[in-house]
Amino acid sequence: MRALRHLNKYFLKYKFRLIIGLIITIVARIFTTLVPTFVGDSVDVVEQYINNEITDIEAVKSGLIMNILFIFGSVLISAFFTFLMRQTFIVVSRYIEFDLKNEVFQHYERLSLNFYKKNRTGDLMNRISEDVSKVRMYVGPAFMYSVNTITLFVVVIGYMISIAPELTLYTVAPLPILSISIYKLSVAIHKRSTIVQEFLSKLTTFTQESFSGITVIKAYGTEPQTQENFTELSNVSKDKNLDLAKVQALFFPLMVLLIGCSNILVVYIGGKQFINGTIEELGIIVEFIIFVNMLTWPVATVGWVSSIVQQAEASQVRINEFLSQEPEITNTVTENTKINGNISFENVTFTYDDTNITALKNISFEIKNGETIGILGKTGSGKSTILDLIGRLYDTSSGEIKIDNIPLKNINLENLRKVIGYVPQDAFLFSDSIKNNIKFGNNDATDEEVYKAAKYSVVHKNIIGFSKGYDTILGERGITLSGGQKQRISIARAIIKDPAILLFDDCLSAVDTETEEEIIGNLNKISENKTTFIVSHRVSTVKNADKIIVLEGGEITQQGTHNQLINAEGYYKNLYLKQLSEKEI
Ligand SMILES: Nc1ncnc2c1ncn2[C@@H]1O[C@H](COP(=O)(O)OP(=O)(O)OP(=O)(O)O)[C@@H](O)[C@H]1O
Repeated sequence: MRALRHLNKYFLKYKFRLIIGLIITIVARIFTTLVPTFVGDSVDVVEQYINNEITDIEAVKSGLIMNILFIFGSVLISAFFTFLMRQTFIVVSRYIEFDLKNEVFQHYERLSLNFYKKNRTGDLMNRISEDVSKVRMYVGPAFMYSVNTITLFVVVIGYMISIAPELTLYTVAPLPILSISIYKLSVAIHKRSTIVQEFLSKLTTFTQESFSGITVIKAYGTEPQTQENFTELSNVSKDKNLDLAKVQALFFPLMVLLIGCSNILVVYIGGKQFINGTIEELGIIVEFIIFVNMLTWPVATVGWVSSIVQQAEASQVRINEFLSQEPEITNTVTENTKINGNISFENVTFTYDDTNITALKNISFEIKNGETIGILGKTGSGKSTILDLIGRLYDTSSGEIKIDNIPLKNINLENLRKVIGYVPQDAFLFSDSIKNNIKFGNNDATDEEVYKAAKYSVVHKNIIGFSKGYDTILGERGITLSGGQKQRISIARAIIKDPAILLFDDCLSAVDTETEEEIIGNLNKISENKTTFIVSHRVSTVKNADKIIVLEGGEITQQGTHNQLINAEGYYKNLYLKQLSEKEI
């Protein structure tokens, strides 16, 4: 139960609703308990008439009618309060579920990239959906049934003892057996349903991957093999479902069997006590039979609730494991930092701690506000890593990155991220309209500003070519864009932000050279007062930059302007000559 203590703050938050729920439950259960007493009373009236203790049939009739009206009234009131009980407890559990989901989501967002590399997306999603749902079962149904069971027990058993203490003892004796059996059964059901869930998620992943990769499957003609794999997986899944169904099928028969035993005991012991005069009225036996049936479900829920609490505890442990992780990159500066964009790298070395790859070795360079720097180099030479370090997605292992002569760690992180317009290597667009994807860079942008940004990134004509223009929905249910179109929309998103620092990570690779030239020309216009980093594999993309650096194996092997570099022997000149001859071909 230690992990579940995390939820106490939510119980405190909703304490008034919970107290009201408790009062409502007590009222509901008191009225439930009245029903058997009126039934018992009716049996007593009939018994007295049979034994000639009452002779006036009209008095019997009116007595019975009164009882029927009381029973009806009690049932109505009890049903109404039971409805209110669910309304309070279950509603509170939904509020807590909502709060907890938000807490987990907000925490995920704070965590650094390393966290996302170490944990699979499916796992993150499971903890925020499946695990939170299991915890809700604890704060909702489990809590409600516990309160309900305790109140019912206190009210009913108290009343039963007051009228027939010995019979009460015999009647409730089988109930703990019911509770324990249901608990064991619930644990078995839980184990098997976890396995069923696992297979369900395997099936879902398999199906999702198969249809996402349908082009590859069709191109390679592997449909039969895929079908075979699916059948194999779904067969195992079916067997696991059957295993679960077998244990689930035991649930109600077991309950009926144990209720039956209690009823037999009441009739047998109660009958004997009536015969020997310990119990004076037959109505008591009838009342007890109704009480036993009334207690069965709450007793069964004791076992069920224990298994819910166990599952919730396990889920909360998993949730707490993530909640207890602290982001590696944190903002330690509260006051705002004004950023102009003069950036310097001073002997920067960076090693990815998961792969232990030293991506950057002793890198030093400087770039002034308004300048453009081109970064060239083979794949894996560390180009993207430089951009990631500027945005503080990672912190350097040694050396210092400074902006306007202030070490990155002393700059307000929010301010830093606000002045950066980043275009990643793999353009990521949300399943939303093109307009909203561009406005992601600046939510307050007007339509005119959206069109302007799209024109700068030379994608406006493509967009207005779609029947729904800027309102075209992208993603799975929408249109599929070409690689070059995605890249250009992603560039528009950075441009619309009008940031002081622009980071372009090889984001023109899928664009033809003519369009590329047009975009670069436009970028030159808009980046006059911005610091721009352009990572590329093409000389044509970086040739106009104020400074170009060439990376090899994480080290700067060449730096200078285009003219300086084509006149020096090395990687840049070779690449230039190669790409020049390709262009001529
Ligand atoms: N997130 C990461 N975790 C661990 N290692 C990484 C990560 N990203 C990159 N690396 C490693 O760091 C090195 C530099 O990678 P980086 O992405 O900076 O190269 P790059 O020059 O941008 O390559 P490309 O031109 O292919 O994009 C590579 O060896 C790569 O395997």
